[in-house]
Amino acid sequence: MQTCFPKGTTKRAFVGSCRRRTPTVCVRAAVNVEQLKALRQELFSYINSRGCNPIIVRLGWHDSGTYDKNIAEWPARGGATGSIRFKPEIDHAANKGLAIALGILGPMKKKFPEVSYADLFQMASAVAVEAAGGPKIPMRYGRKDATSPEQCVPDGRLPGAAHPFADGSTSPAEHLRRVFGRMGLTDQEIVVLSGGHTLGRARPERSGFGADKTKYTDVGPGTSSASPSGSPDRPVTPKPVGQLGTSWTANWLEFDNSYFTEVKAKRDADLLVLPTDACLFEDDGFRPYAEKYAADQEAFFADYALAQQKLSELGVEWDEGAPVTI
Ligand code: HEM
Repeated sequence: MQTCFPKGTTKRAFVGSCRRRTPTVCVRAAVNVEQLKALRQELFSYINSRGCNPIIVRLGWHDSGTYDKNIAEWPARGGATGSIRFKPEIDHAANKGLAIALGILGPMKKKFPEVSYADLFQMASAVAVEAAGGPKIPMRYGRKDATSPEQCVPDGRLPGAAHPFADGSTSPAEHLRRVFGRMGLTDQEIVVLSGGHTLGRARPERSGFGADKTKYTDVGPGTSSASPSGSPDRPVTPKPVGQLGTSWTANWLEFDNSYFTEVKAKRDADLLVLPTDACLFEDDGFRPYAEKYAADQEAFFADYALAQQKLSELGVEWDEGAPVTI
């Protein structure tokens, strides 16, 4: 069987015509590596220039974090399928505000149509972490997309941050173990991934947490306070209007281990500590990891990179020829 397909692509089943004389099967790109590379480049410049890193990271996590290891069928099992782009999923309470992130990434999908939504969301999140000074995530690509609203996961798979927990958990630690355990993730992975809150803010109008503004989000360090962080059409000057929220860290556009040092110290009422954050230093199973990451940023980065890669592949059905690295 002879195949022909352009450089930079991997093959999949017969589609379309081939000019060669002999082939019985001609293949077309399942995973377009050139488009993936170009998209990555574009995401870097866009995310860097707009400071929308936090909401992009949250979008990737909320697409993949719906995975249920007890369900065999794809895409009913959830995970990184791109289903968050559809109603009703984007309208789930936990996803409030994330339509803004879809708006940011929509034009990228138009420009690089052969990249799946699922790949786009996970790539954008990895780039957002790296562009904020975090580790390079060892990403792989070729995720299949959920294709219709009927394939959305039911509401309620993502974690709550405080009592009362929808699953009846009596403590934040129990709730985190139930939710992340359903994804097949461990105590260590729960703790290290919570470090994603080194970026971003909570706003009352979205999650019900946080304040209208704090000294860090109102007149924050560097250009942080001017960042649209999810409101791409807002001019950088004058200062954004509306709720600016409460951040977990002083520089909430920089990816470092300050989430752990701040949650541990609880030094400032202007920084957020949700019950699910606080429990990382209170629970016997979580504490050793939280202490380690507070003390050692390198260890945090190394473990975070692996955990985000795993998160980005939860529930994934790979296209033929995938996964690929770029
Ligand atoms: C451990 C369980 C988790 C809970 C209970 C939780 C809860 C929350 C809440 C309540 C917000 C505020 C949303 C808003 O008001 O806009 C938030 C924001 C955020 N979360 Fe989480 N989260 C969890 C895990 C994670 C994970 C695993 C990641 C990434 C690896 C992550 C990344 C983010 C980011 C980056 C933001 C800021 C979004 C922005 O500024 O627009 N979270 N989270």
